[in-house]
Amino acid sequence: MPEITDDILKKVIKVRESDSYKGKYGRILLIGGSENYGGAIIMSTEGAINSGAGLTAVATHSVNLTALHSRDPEAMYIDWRNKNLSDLIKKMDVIVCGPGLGTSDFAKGIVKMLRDNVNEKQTVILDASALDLISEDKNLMPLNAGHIVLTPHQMEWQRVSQIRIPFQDDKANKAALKQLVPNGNATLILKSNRTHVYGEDGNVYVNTAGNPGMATGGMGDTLAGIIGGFIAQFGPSIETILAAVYIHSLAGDILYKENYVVKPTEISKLLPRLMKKNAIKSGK
Ligand SMILES: NC(=O)C1=CN([C@@H]2O[C@H](COP(=O)(O)OP(=O)(O)OC[C@H]3O[C@@H](n4cnc5c(N)ncnc54)[C@H](OP(=O)(O)O)[C@@H]3O)[C@@H](O)[C@H]2O)[C@@H](O)CC1
Ligand SMILES: Nc1ncnc2c1ncn2[C@@H]1O[C@H](COP(=O)(O)OP(=O)(O)O)[C@@H](O)[C@H]1O
Ligand SMILES: [Mg+2]
Repeated sequence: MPEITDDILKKVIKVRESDSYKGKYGRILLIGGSENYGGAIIMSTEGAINSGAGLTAVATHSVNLTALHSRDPEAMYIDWRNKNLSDLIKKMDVIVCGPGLGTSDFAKGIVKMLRDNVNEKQTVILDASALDLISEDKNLMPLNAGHIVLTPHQMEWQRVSQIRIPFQDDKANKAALKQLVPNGNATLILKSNRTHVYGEDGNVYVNTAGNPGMATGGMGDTLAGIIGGFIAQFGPSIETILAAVYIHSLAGDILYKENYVVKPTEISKLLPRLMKKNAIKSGK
């Protein structure tokens, strides 16, 4: 089984061209953050911004606006009740949906709106509550997206796939993924202490980095944002996704050397320097 190791970063992270601008690094929209879970969408947003997304927008409950902007003024904001959200969805390259979204009827309506407005040029990353909602109604899967990335932890995957955690082996997981997204345009990132990535290419990749200091609320929210930020810049290939999974854990390992607990927001903080260190000049 292929392992995800250090060399993936140098394959994916490019030195930026001098004549580039923010539009070259992708537009990303993150949707989530109910009244109780604003932190989740803020952590996801920090993952996206700090991993280099060109333009970042956040659709969330209005109660989160002040906290979001005081931490991340780089992010644009739209109240998730705003009717223009469907138009904004259409303009994005990447959409992350689910961190802190909750499973209310309103949240279900948001996932439905997402499904009805995405197109084949876009990548949708589904995390947390979005997966829980889909587990209740499989018709919510945004099958018109060009690429779908699912990022469940084991219990979320149990809910979506109906495979109980002890029985989540590669064969069963692949079959369930195919059933959920029959056109094969889906990547499954099954998170655990040894995260497995099921690529559109049929391969299963195992993450070799990560540590128990990372067992902290918000760690997965941050990962979803990083995956979004990487896809926005480097495109939706399996290499991009593997690099995002790896750099999240690598940052965690660096912090864990000197910290008992690894805070998700500290991972995001470390990303710009880690990316700089691993960036290669194109053509080399
Ligand atoms: N700061 C914020 O705003 C934050 C907001 N958040 C938001 O909260 C919402 C709910 O998401 P969630 O992940 O917290 O809850 P849920 O889906 O019920 O999973 C927990 C259940 O699954 C079980 N379990 C088994 N295996 C597991 C595994 N490997 N990893 C994890 N769990 C595992 C576990 O078992 P137990 O611990 O009971 O043994 C328990 O029964 C969602 O919108 C999310 O974005 C969070 O992101 C945190 C930061
Ligand atoms: N013991 C561990 N070793 C390595 N990685 C871990 C460990 N515990 C958690 N993680 C990582 O932390 C993240 C947890 O995701 P998730 O459960 O969705 O968190 P949250 O929903 O609180 O943001 C995953 O990327 C997972 O791989
Ligand atoms: Mg999560």
